[in-house]
Amino acid sequence: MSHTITVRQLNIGEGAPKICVPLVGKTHAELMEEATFLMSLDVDLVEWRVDFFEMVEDIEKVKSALIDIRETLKGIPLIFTFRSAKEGGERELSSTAYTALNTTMIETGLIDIVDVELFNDEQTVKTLIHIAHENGVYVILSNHDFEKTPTKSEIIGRLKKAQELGGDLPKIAVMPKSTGDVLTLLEATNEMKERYVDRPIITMSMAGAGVISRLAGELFGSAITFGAAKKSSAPGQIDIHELRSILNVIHKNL
Ligand SMILES: O=C1C[C@@](O)(C(=O)O)C[C@@H](O)[C@@H]1O
Repeated sequence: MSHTITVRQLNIGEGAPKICVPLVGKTHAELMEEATFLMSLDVDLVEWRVDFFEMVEDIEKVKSALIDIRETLKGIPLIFTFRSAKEGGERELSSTAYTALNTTMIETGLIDIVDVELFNDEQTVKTLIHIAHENGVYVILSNHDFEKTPTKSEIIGRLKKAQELGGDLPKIAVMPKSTGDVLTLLEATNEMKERYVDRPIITMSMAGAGVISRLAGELFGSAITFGAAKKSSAPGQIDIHELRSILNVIHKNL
C-alpha cells in the first residue's frame, strides 16, 4: 500500500501534515454559515462532526445538510464523522442507526472520507469499510481515550489493528496526564512510522500539554492535524493560522 493517500489532489502523508477543521453546527443554518466561513480560510480538509447536528437521527435531514455542505465547500475534501459520546462525542446511536447513517452518507458520493470508530463490533467495522471502499470512500479507523494515555505498546496495537481491519487512515487521540504521556504518544507514532507504517496514520495527544503533537506530525509521522476556526471539537486544537505557520516553519527546516 502507498504511504500517501490522494483525495481530490491532496496528498495525505506527503510533506507537512494536512490541516483539517471541524464543522460543529447544531442546525442546518449554523452549518451553512460555518461552511461559508471556512471557505475564506486556508484549510486542507473539513470534517463534518455530525454528532453535533441536532437532527442527526433523521437521515433525510442529514442528507439535505450534506448536499448543501458539499456545494458550499466546492472541491475541499470532506470527512464525515459521527463521534460517539463514549469516545468524546456529543451523543450515542445504536449500532444499527450508526451503520445506516454512515452507509447512506457514503452512498451519496458526496463525502471523501468516513470516520469509523475502531471499537464498534468488528462486523460493523468490516461492513462499513467494505461499503466505503465499494463507493470509493476512504476510511479513518479511529480511537479516542479522553481519560488517559494508554501504554506505547497498546497505542501501537490499536493502530496496527486498524491497519489489519483495512482502515486507510488509522487514528488515535489520547489524553495526557503528564508530559511523559505526550512523549509516549510521540514515541508510539514514531515507532509506527519506522517499523509498521504502510499508509498514513493520524495521532494526537489532546489538551494544552499535547499541543506539540499537533504541530510535529511531519517529524514523528502523523499525516493530518485538526485545528480550530471559531469553535474547536476537542481540547488542544489551536487556531489554524498559527497552525499553518508553525507547520511551515517545521517543514522548511526539515
Ligand atoms: O478524532 C478527531 C480528533 C479530535 O478528537 C482532536 O483531538 O483533534 C477532533 C475530532 O473532531 C476528530 O474527529
